[in-house]
Amino acid sequence: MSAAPPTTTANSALWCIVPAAGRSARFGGEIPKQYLSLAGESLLLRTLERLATHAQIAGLVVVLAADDRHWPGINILHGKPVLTAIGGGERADSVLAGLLVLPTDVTSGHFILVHDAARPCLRHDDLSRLIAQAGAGDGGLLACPVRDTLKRATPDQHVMQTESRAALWRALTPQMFRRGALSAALQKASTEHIAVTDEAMAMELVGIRPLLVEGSEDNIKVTTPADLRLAEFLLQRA
Ligand SMILES: Nc1ccn([C@@H]2O[C@H](COP(=O)(O)OP(=O)(O)OP(=O)(O)O)[C@@H](O)[C@H]2O)c(=O)n1
Ligand SMILES: C[C@](O)(CO)[C@H](O)COP(=O)(O)O
Repeated sequence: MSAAPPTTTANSALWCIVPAAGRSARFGGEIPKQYLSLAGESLLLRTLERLATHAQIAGLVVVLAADDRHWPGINILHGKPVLTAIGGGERADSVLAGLLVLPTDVTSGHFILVHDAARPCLRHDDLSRLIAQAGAGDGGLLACPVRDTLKRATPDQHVMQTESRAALWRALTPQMFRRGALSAALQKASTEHIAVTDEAMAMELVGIRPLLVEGSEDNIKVTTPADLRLAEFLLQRA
């Protein structure tokens, strides 16, 4: 895919789509995890605050579940506009819904960011590094090199074999791609019934090699109750 000339420089302000329409199945409980309290604010608001207080964020699109009863109706946060969209059954559906509500001055060639609502500990310097480095090419993502030994399990949870961790990275978010290219790639994956677990995977399927930008290990995704306790510790430590 011949990349359009970058229309986002390291000094441009970018819109960020925040998928927050998940069902929190692995977390459990009655309230979707994005609305659980995290050091006095909801997990979702913590994440939105991290994004809205970064100088290079122009605005936010929060993607909500169709039956979300908890969204507080925010439409501006730290002077940044906050739009909403209704998500779908899969993450990719939710990101596509968010792409559709971006302002029209965010052109096809503009870079946009996608950041999990479930990642409230994003560091501003990591975001700045992603924008600067991924904005010079076809986009990229924050990620961490795998540092633990990896085991493939048998069905009865014994070690089948040790996997090489050479050149393996754990994908984080934000992930950053041009609006048009990301929309087309997600649409293609959906049309071909390919389940993509992150935006980079959709871009890979159309031949893009996203840049891996090393991010902080503490940019954790809150998936289980233990993660929420860890996120609370990390936020109060800062
Ligand atoms: N259909 C979906 C699925 C996930 N997400 C969002 O994508 C992020 C990462 O997903 P994950 O941590 O897996 O959240 P859930 O899908 O809610 O968790 P689970 O898989 O345990 O249900 C979350 O902010 C979640 O709200 C979304 O917007 N739409
Ligand atoms: C996007 C992501 O956070 C990168 O690691 C991850 O793929 C989300 O997966 P989930 O199963 O939707 O939490």
